[in-house]
Amino acid sequence: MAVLNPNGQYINGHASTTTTSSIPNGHPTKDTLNGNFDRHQIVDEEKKFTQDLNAQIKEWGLLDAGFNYNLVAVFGSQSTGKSTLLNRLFGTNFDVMQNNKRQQTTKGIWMCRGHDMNVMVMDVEGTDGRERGEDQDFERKSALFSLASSEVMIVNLWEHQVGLYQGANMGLLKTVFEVNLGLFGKKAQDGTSGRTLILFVVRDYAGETPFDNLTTSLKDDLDRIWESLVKPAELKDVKLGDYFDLDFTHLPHKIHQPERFEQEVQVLRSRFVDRSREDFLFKPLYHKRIPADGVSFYMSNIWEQVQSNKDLDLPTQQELLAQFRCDEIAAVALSEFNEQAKSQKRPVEAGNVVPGLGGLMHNWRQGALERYNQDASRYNQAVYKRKQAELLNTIDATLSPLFLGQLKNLHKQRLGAFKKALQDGLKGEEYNYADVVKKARSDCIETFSEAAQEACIEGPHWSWQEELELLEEEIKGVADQFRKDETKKMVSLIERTFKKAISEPVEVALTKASTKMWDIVLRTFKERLQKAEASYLNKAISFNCTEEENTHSIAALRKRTWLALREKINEQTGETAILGKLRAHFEERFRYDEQGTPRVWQPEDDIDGAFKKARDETMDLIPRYAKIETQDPDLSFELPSDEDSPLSEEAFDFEESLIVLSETKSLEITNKFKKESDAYFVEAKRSTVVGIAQIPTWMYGLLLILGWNEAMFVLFNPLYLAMMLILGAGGYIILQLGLAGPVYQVARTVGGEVQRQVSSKLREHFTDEAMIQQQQQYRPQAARNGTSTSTDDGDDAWREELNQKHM
Ligand SMILES: Nc1nc2c(ncn2[C@@H]2O[C@H](COP(=O)(O)OP(=O)(O)OP(=O)(O)O)[C@@H](O)[C@H]2O)c(=O)[nH]1
Repeated sequence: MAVLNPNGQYINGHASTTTTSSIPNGHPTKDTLNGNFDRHQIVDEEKKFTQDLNAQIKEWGLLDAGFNYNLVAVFGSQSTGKSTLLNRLFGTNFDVMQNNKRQQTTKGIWMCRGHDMNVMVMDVEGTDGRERGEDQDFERKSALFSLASSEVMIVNLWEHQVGLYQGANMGLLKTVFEVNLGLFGKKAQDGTSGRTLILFVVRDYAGETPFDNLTTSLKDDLDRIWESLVKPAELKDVKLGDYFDLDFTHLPHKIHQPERFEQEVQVLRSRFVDRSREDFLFKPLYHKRIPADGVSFYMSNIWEQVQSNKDLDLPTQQELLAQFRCDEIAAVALSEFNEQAKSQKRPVEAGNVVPGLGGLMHNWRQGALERYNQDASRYNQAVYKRKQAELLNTIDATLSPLFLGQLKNLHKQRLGAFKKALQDGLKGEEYNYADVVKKARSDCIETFSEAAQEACIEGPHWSWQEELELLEEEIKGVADQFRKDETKKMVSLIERTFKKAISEPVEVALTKASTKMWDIVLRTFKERLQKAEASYLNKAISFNCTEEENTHSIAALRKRTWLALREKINEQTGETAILGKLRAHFEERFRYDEQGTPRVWQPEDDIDGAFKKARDETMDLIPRYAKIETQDPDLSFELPSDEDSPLSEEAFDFEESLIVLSETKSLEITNKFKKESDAYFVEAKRSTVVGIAQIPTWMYGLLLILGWNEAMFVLFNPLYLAMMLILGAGGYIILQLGLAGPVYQVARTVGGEVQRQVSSKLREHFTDEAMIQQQQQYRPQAARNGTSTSTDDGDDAWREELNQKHM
């Protein structure tokens, strides 16, 4: 038979003085001598649920018990003999307070298997202990946990606590009922987790007050608190009896009536053990229907729900007051702060940089904080600190947009200043790009950093580094753009200088049209290009251009200079220009002799030969002009194809660019030149005819004889005579005044012009006529003879015939 030791613990047939040994939280203890089961702390003081409950249940031999087990918990104020009662009732070995020390014994929640019975007993830390003081969190959570997980919850209280609100834990029960209803109310209604029996055990019952009165008082209190519960809408009509059964019992004073106490305890024990009793307490309807091997998981889940439930975090009166007052004080401080902050909101939003904004923000924040601290610091410290943190959060949330706005405006302002500094620095010719950019950049970063630093205030962790990085990136972008523009400008300048430099040499070379013409042109081009490249590279150093950019720019420069050269060549080889050059070349050879004297053609001169020679020589120039070809291979020049040159904007074929005159164009120019040269030939021929047709001397004698009568008529006619005298006097005056020369010149010029106009009209008329007639006459004949195979030969034959006629 099980026997109780002096501590109220059962021993298996042996009287033993061995007490349980305490072992740190969570670790099972074992009373090996009396054979009682180990107890196990399932929730520690830090509110952590054990990991080892399953192993412990196994050790208790209950893991395979299925539903054949019961769960009981105790609830009540600290040091009201809860552990003592449990040890007596169930033969557990929970710690009991030493009589000489009045202090908390049970910390957290412990569990132990009952002696000789399949009962898991939970001993719960007492409520209202001075150790936890105002902190009611754990007692609420542990009470809710016990209520939700056990079949029978023993509410342990002294007789004198009955009728008290706090003393009888009614306030606590109210909270626990309320949360229990919210969390597990529906489940319990479904009938899935069973009802719970709440057993009130009135300790140290003296018997003076009838127990029924105490029972009624307790029931009334419970009904009252149940009515005052804030229930979920769907459970608003539920009754206490829908979830809980109530039972009441009492025990006499343990010290004053030890024997009766023991007897009553045994009676109560038998109600837990003897299933045959009517008042058996572990009725099946209270069972939660969780198999024993699932108890650990089930309970840890309940604890997790209880732990995470916010409704249990109810404040104390002190806290409530502190919350109310701190909120009020914070609101006042905040409204003053908001007024101050509002003053700078608009300028910042308008994009202005507010000077000294950091200082202003710091003062507003500090002012609000001091105002709050001054009044609020007297209240509950936890609440005061929490509300202070909330106040600071609100303040910082208001200041943060100002800070960010200031940074954004600063960024914009500094970037603008950077651009301006570059524009100013890059004016004129005498600047070093790298130096200008370096200075503008460092000025910009420095001023931004200073102002951003100023805008930061102590407290909130604001950072301006990201904005600075952004600014640096944009600065780089702007500098790159400037550099590209500058590089372009420089390349254009070099190109202009290049164009100027090649203009004259190319013009001279192309006018001369020597066999070395292209060699001269290409040599000049290459020399100038070399100078241009050197000039670019020299400047590019100060532009901090990358190797790649230099390669591209040089490629662009080469192409552009080549195109400039081609433009110059085109200008010099346009149809009019080239015909002019050919004409000049031809005239030089046909109209002037070897000494450079103008030729006066005599009938005996070989005009045909000279003409043919001059024309052939001139025509030889056309193919020379047609293609850029150097004789010296060292002077040849090449450009990369378009695919390799990313800078080229339009398709460019270098080989094609070497062709100056296409074949069609060459033919066209040849034909035009021939026509022009033919005119020279005719003119030469005519000049010999004019020479032949001079007036003979006898014609003058004949003119005198025939004109004698007219001369006499003039002499003897007074009118003609007067006219002659006037003319003579005029001539005399002119001679006297020395105006003979000018008058002669005027007369000569007028006369010459008239003569030129008349003779050119006559020549045009006669030449066209003669040529048309001669060609018409000659060509059919030549065709008949089959002697003409080309236009040249035909022209020559016609010219020969024309020649004979003039002879
Ligand atoms: N007057 C009286 N004292 C008792 C009774 N039962 C136990 N005590 C004494 O009350 C003191 C506290 O006993 P515990 O069993 O440790 O009380 P408890 O409620 O478990 O204490 P905590 O776990 O710390 O909350 C001990 O000194 C016990 O000897 C009783 O029925 N009447």
